[in-house]
Amino acid sequence: MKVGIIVFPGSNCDRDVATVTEGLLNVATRMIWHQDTDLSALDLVVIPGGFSYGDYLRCGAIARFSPAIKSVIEHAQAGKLVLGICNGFQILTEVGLLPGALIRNRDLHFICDRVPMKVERSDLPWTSNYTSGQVITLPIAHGEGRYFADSDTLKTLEDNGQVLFRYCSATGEVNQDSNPNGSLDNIAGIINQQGNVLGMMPHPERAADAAIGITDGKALFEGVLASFAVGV
Ligand SMILES: NC(=O)CC[C@H](N)C(=O)O
Repeated sequence: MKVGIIVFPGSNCDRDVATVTEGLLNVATRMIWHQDTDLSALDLVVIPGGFSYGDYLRCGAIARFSPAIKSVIEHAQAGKLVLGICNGFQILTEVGLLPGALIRNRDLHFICDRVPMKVERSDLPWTSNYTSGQVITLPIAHGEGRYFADSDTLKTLEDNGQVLFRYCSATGEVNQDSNPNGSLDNIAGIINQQGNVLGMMPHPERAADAAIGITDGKALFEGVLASFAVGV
C-alpha cells in the first residue's frame, strides 16, 4: 500500500499523518506539494488538517482550486481511497466529492478538545478495525466544523448509511448535549455513496501514538492497511 499526503501552504497536520502511516505502520508515504498532480501508484490520498491558504475567504475555498485537487478528483472517481481530515473534509465538500458544508461552530468558538463519537458501521476499510456502535475518543480542533446540509441531502446520507462517525456521550447517547459544534444529526464524518471517500472533522492521526496518551485513531489507519493486505 502507498499513501500520499497533499501539502498546502498552511497545512499543519501533514507530518502528523506521515508519522502514523510511515512512522508507526511502516507504510510507504509520499508528501505531495499542492502544485503536483501525479498521484499515480497511490492507494490512499490524505488531505490533511490545517489552515490551507490561511482559511481566508472560507475554509478550503482556495485549496479546492489547487492542481493536486484535480488529480484527487480523478483518484476518487477511479474508486481509490481519499481521506479528508478536518480542513481536508472542508476541502472535500468545497470540491463536491462529499455533500454538505462545514460552517462556523454553533457557539462561534474554535474548539480544541477530545470528544467521544460513535462508529456507525464497520463494513468498510476505514472502520474495519472497529466494531459497529463502538464509542471512541478522538481530538477535534476546528472553528468551522458544524456539518450542515439541506434536508434532502441529510435524508439521503442517513438512508444510505453514509454517516460513519457521530458525536455522542461517553456512554453512546446521541443528543445536543453530546454535540460539540452543532452539527446536524451530530455528524462527525461522512462517506460518499461508493464509500471510498471519507471526510471527518476529528483527527485520528493525532490519536495514534501511545506517547500522546490517546490511541483510538490508530485503528482507522490499520483498517485501511489491512484491507490492502487482504486485497479488498
Ligand atoms: N484542524 C483543522 O484542520 C482546522 C480546520 C479549519 N482551519 C477550522 O478551523 O475549522
